[in-house]
Formats: sequence, C-alpha cells, structure tokens
Amino acid sequence: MGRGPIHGPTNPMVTPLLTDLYQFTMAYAYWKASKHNERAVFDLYYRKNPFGGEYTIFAGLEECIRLIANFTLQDDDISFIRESLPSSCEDAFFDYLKGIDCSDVEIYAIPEGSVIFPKVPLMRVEGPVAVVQLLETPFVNLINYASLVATNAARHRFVAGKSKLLLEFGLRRAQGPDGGIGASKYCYMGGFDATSNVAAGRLFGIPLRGTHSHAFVSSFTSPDEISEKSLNSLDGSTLCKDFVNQVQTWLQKLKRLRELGELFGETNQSELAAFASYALAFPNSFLALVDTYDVIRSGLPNFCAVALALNDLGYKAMGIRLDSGDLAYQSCEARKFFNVIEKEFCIAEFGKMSITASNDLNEETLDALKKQGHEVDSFGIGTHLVTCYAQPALGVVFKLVEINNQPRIKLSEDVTKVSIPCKKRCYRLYGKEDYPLVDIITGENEPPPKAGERILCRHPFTESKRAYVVPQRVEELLKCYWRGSADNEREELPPLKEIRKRCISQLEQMRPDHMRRLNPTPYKVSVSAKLYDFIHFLWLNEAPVGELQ
Ligand SMILES: Nc1ncnc2c1ncn2[C@@H]1O[C@H](COP(=O)(O)OP(=O)(O)OP(=O)(O)O)[C@@H](O)[C@H]1O
Ligand SMILES: O=P(O)(O)OC[C@H]1O[C@H](OP(=O)(O)OP(=O)(O)O)[C@H](O)[C@@H]1O
Ligand SMILES: O=C(O)c1cccnc1
Ligand SMILES: [Mg+2]
Repeated sequence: MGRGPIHGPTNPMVTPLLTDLYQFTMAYAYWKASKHNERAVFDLYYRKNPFGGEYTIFAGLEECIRLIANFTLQDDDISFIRESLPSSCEDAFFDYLKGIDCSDVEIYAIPEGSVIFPKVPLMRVEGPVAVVQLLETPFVNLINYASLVATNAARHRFVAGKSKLLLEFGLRRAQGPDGGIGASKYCYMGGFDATSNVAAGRLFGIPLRGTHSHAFVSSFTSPDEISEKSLNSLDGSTLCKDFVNQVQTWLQKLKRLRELGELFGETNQSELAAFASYALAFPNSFLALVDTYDVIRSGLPNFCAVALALNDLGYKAMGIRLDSGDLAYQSCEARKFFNVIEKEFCIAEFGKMSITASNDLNEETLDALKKQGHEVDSFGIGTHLVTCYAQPALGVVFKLVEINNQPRIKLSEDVTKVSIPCKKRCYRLYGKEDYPLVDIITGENEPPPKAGERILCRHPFTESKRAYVVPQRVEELLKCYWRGSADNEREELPPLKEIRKRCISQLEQMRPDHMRRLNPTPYKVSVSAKLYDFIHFLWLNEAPVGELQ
C-alpha cells in the first residue's frame, strides 16, 4: 500500500461522457425519485471464457481507476447532456451532475493480470446508485477488450512455448488507434515480449522490436545504386573500402560449396543490394527479410553473403525473417544453411542465427508448426492477435446485486444469466501442489474459508454439484483499489511489468488440464452453502408462480 497521484485515462476520449445515454437517463430518474444517493453495489463479471478455453486474464483495471480518480463533469459536458435529455428535465438535476465525483465510491477488484473465471466478480463497485450507474458502460468497455486481447496473447504464448520470442505486429490491422495501443499494452501483459508500436513503447515502456518490409528490398534495383560502400570494422582497426565487393566475393564462395552450391545459381542482385545497404546502415544488428523473391534460391544465400562479410569485420548478424510460404520447411532449410556455413567456415554460432516468422499467424498455425517441427526462434503476430479474430468480444456485464443493504437478483430463462445477489467476498482455494482448486464466493459477512478447514463448495445453480474442499492455502481475491477520499487504504497500481509478471506466474500455476487447447477441464467456481441457500430463497421470492390453464 502506498499512494502516488492517479493520472487520467491513457486515452483522453475516456471521460464521463463515454457512456450510454441510458445511464444519464436513469441518473435523472433516480434523482427525480430521490433515489440517487441510495447505496448500491454492482458486480462486474463475465459469463463464459473466450476462444473455447477455460480461463481469462483480467485486464483494464488501472484504466478504470484512472477514470474514477478524475471523474467530474465539465460545464460543457453538462450543457451537452442537457441538450440530449428531454427538455422537461429539471434544472436542479444539472446542478447535481455538476457536483458529482467518485469520492463516495468504493471499488474492490481482483488484481490486474490475474487468471479469472466466469461468474466471479472481478470488480465490486459500491456507491451512490446514480454515480455507479454512470460507470457501467466505461468500465465494461475498458475491461472487455483489454481482458480479451490479454487472454488471446496468453493463449498464443501457451502454444508457442516459453522459449520463443513473441512480437506483436498488429498496429496496422487493429481496430483504430485505441485498439492498436490497447493491443500492444495488453498483449505485453499477456506474455508477449515486445511490440512494433512506437507510441506504445513510449507510453508504457514496452520493448520495441522490428525488422524491415518488402518495400525496402524492392526499392533497390542494382548494387550499383550503393554510393557509399565503405564500412569500418567493429573495433575500428580496419576500413573495408568496398563492402559490396566483399559481399560478392562471399556469394561466389558460397556458390562453390558443394552442399549449398546445388541449391542456388544466380541470386537476385537487387535483393543483394538491399541487404548490403541495410547492413551498412545497421552493421551491429543486421536482420533481413528473405522472402521477397525466393527464399532458398536468393534470400538465404544473399543474407549469408552479407552476414559473412560483416563477420570479417567483427560484426555478428542477427538473422532473417520469413513472411510467406511454408514457414516450418523454410525455417528448417534456413537452419541447415546456417549450420553448413558454421561448419565449413568455422564461424562459431553462425548456426544459431535467429529466424523470425510472420504471415497471418494464429494459435492454429503456431500449433501446426510445432507439430511439424520448425526452427523459428521468434514469431511476429498481427491481425489474428490484435483483432481477436477468433472471438470479437468478451461478454463482460455489470449487475446490481444490492441496494440499501437489500440483496437484488436478476432472473433469466437462461440459468447462466441469473445474477448472484448480495455484496460478496471471493476466495481462491489452493490444493496440495499449490494448484488453484476452486474459487468460492461468500456473503460479505460470512467467516472466510481457512487453510486446513473443510468447506462445502456448491455450484451456484445446480443442486447436485457440490464438493468438500480442504484448502492448503486461501487467497482473498477482491482487494480495495478505490475508497474515495480514504486514499491510504487502497492498493497501489503496479507498473505494467509487474502486472505482466503476475500474469505469467499465475498462468504457470494453473493445472495443465485447465490450460490445454482441446477440451480443457472447466475450473470450478462455487458459492458457500449459505449463499447458495440465499440465492435460491431470493429466486423463489422474486419469480412469479405461473398458472396453467
Ligand atoms: N508449415 C505450415 N503449416 C501450417 N500453416 C502454415 C505453415 N507455414 C505457413 N503457414 C500458414 O499458411 C498460410 C499461408 O498463407 P498463403 O496461402 O496466403 O500464402 P503466402 O505464403 O502468404 O503467399 P504469398 O506468397 O502470396 O504471400 C499463412 O497463414 C501461414 O501462417
Ligand atoms: O500477418 P500478420 O499476423 O497480420 O502480421 C503482420 C504482417 O504485416 C506485415 O505485412 P503485411 O501483412 O502488411 O503485408 P503482406 O500481407 O504483404 O505480408 C508483415 O510482413 C506481416 O506479414
Ligand atoms: O518489424 C516488422 O517486421 C513488422 C512490423 C509490423 C508489421 N509487420 C512487420
Ligand atoms: Mg501479411
């Protein structure tokens, strides 16, 4: 605990007006009925895990707290709301709106970056009903995509494996600028290593990475184009006057190698010019996109000739990027190529040259590549990752669960849509090997579960589903992130890197059968016996009895 100032939301479009009209309409009706200051508790949760999986990553909390920490309506906001509501709305309401802020709001939430499950309140928002009602839309908006894309990133990481470098390349394909910035932030949180998005690098301190595009390669027509051909060696001791010539010499040597010479004849000279030119610009970090013309017959030999010329001067090339064709096959061929050179010319580590792959990658293609066997070290992933191509939204909802200490329930024909009433607490119960076993939701005033003590965990709606659990460890999930003016009682908002660490370690802690892609085991979310009884009492109380005729 410890508190610095809370800045406004990252996106300046996130203001109290970024809400649905009906929130203001209801605020007026609450006010008109003198109900606006009634103390309400809302739960923010979701009902079903995305991407056919059994887990989700909770993201977007910090932006919610930034919104409420700076939540006031300006005069011009109020004028606009006045114009947008019926003219019969009384002036005094707008005076009331002028004075509202979140100093009387209390937010308990699961820490950002946590692994979460359906039905468990991710945020419990308490305060004057009219104010909290206004928060519904922006909160759901801020959590929905953030959690969805963080989960998508975590799933891509799961398939790629821990040892691969994962680069987020999605900005150009993201849903607008906010989608792009959000994708970069939350993919990093979900376990990506870096982004190509410069603005996100600056805003959030995410490592920036990138290669070059086909345009750079095709912009060259011949090696004669390169006017400045000299390159100093790494230690500055020698000057190579004609680096391009050195590259050509190496290309001829490669052609004479029995093991490689049969693979290629004349390589594309404009590509060679592009590579040599790129190496002259970045001798210390030379990486080339090798698929513009022909990976095996041109890109690879050209790259290797440049890398070998750099090696003569003490520089170590970084590697290649493949962006089309069969990425498994080509990466294996490239690795063979590099290994032959390492052996033939006794160049230590040449075989370890980094191979980056991109081109419409997603969970399925990553999985297919893994099954086939590949030599890719690093994946650049854009469209499928940031647009959440496989599932466009996470169904986050915000439901009233208590008002003036009166528990409330929302009924539905569809039992999965019945809300769990009451102001509640939530716990994660850990088993023998420190795997999370079950989440349990209790009433606010129930005694907490204790390590070593047996507790009955009940499915919230299905009577027959219940289990006794003796937890080895109990973790309370909802922590205070906002208590109005009582500033010293809230959790500090951790830096992005720490949230990412939390996310990665929580994912590693999950039992593998909950994580697998095919038919994962659902994680159990339960309620206490007391809360179960209460839900069903309230359900019967609120549901009208039908009459058959
Ligand atoms: N070994 C592989 N196994 C499964 N999928 C692969 C493999 N290699 C590449 N892919 C995927 O197959 C698709 C190939 O795309 P596509 O058929 O459009 O060809 P392309 O290589 O992009 O062609 P182009 O030369 O026009 O760019 C991509 O989505 C890519 O991620
Ligand atoms: O494929 P994604 O997962 O979205 O990753 C990003 C893509 O963006 C770039 O090219 P771009 O797609 O703009 O051009 P291309 O279709 O010709 O490769 C890059 O070469 C990748 O292919
Ligand atoms: O740096 C790259 O290679 C890159 C960046 C964005 C999109 N595609 C590729
Ligand atoms: Mg592409």
